[in-house]
Amino acid sequence: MSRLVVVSNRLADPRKPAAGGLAVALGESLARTGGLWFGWSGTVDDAAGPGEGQVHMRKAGSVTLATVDLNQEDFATYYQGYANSVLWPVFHYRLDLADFHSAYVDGYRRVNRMFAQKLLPLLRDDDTIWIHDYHLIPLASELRALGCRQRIGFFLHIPVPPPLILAALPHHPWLMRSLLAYDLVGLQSQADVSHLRRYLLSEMQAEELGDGRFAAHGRELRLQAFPIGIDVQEFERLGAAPEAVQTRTALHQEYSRRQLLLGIDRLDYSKGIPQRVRAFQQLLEKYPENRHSATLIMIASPSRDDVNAYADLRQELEGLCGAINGDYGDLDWMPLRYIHRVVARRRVPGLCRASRVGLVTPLRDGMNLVAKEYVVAQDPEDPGVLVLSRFAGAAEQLQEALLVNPYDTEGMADAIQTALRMPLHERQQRHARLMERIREHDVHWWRRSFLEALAAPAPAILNPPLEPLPAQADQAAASSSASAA
Ligand SMILES: O=P(O)(O)OC[C@H]1O[C@H](O[C@H]2O[C@H](CO)[C@@H](O)[C@H](O)[C@H]2O)[C@H](O)[C@@H](O)[C@@H]1O
Ligand SMILES: O=c1ccn([C@@H]2O[C@H](COP(=O)(O)OP(=O)(O)O)[C@@H](O)[C@H]2O)c(=O)[nH]1
Repeated sequence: MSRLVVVSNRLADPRKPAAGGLAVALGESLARTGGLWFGWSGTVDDAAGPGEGQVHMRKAGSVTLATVDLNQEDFATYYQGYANSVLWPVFHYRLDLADFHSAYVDGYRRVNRMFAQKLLPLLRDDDTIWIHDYHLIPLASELRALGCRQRIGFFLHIPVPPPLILAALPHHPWLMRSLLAYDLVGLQSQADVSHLRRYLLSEMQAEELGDGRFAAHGRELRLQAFPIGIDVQEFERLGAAPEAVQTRTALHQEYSRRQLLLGIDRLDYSKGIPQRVRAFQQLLEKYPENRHSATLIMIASPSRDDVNAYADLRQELEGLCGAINGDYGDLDWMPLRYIHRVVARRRVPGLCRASRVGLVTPLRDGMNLVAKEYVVAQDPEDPGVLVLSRFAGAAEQLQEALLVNPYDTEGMADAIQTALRMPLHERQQRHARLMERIREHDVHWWRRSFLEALAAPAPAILNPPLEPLPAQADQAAASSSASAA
């Protein structure tokens, strides 16, 4: 059987619980199969020059972790810059927050090239390579240029916006063309597949071959949705462990006269946190019977602090939470508990179970694993209600949640009120259906179905190696071929 090589920017020890959906899901997948996990070490080390990070190898059970340090300039241009100040906002439909600084794309290309150079000597001929997320889109084309012939799949964890938003990205012809170096591209939702399909047809003049296959620039690309899931059994085990029970009991005791509402997110503008807080304020205003009762616990864990948009968001949120507590709070009740810290993953099931309403209301989200975790943590005899944004990838699967538009403050307040008042039999019915779907499409289904599709026979066209060109030349070449077509 071929060895699995997973590559992602963020790694975690698969034997330990991690925060961040990608690290959690990949850790759980690799713990099953064993293999090699390659990516950034999380360390910024200035001893090395740009693009010259050191590789560290260590074993974590059946998984070998191979990690590379980044130099400060690489970190600033590749991770903070192109990945999180350009691709993240654009792919989350936020062109207004994108910072198209010219040094960023150079850093991004440099780090992708360095990752290819460091990974290549660690590869075996029959490896299956699975690359993840927006940090590493051009990695396969860099590997192919170095002669790598193994099968390479790519999974994008974030949404794909409509073609005209993608086309606003200054280097989009180069970036998107590098996807052709993959044998299979997996996306979170059907909406994402439909957007990328339209981009391929309109911007890349691709020919549609059917069954999710496209031909462009003499290569063939396969495209398919593989909605990521959670490890249901592992999460249930976590929920039955003493720490989860302790968290739940402590919350029940402290809030015995209250109705708890819960949000758990990284502090990210895509997660719609201020919009959620405003909806909660509207709930207290429009339905005053919830005052002295409804209490919102908002865990907003620190994320990408050094990127301006994130620092601005923190300021906005802290002002908003302070104002609501000041306006509505009383000696014996504070409406909002805002926590700007990472909550240990083992505490997540207890927090979810103690909460009557789970608020997962991103403005855009690739999937959102918290939505699935919230459902799994519930007591089936007396479950809480999930209020879910229709703009989370998870909404395509979780139709029995109360689906909301996070931009509609009043509509969200009404949905929260409905959730708080929902009769037991309706809560049970919705919960049972949600559980069925989450169980069926768990993280193991996700890994299995992606890897089976990747192992399927090679496309009819023999994909030749794709030569990487300098960014400028690449862009010019891509636009001239587009205008010629
Ligand atoms: O690594 P960070 O910069 O700290 O960010 C954490 C991760 O955030 C994003 O997660 C995405 O993947 C989840 C699992 O598929 C999905 O549920 C969620 O909707 C996405 O936002 C990011 O894509 C990861 O690369 C980061 O590691
Ligand atoms: O303080 C926190 C915040 C988040 N998480 C976990 O991190 C993951 C977040 O994944 P999601 O897909 O919801 O969003 P992402 O942060 O990856 O965009 C979930 O498993 C959460 O339970 C956690 O353990 N502690």
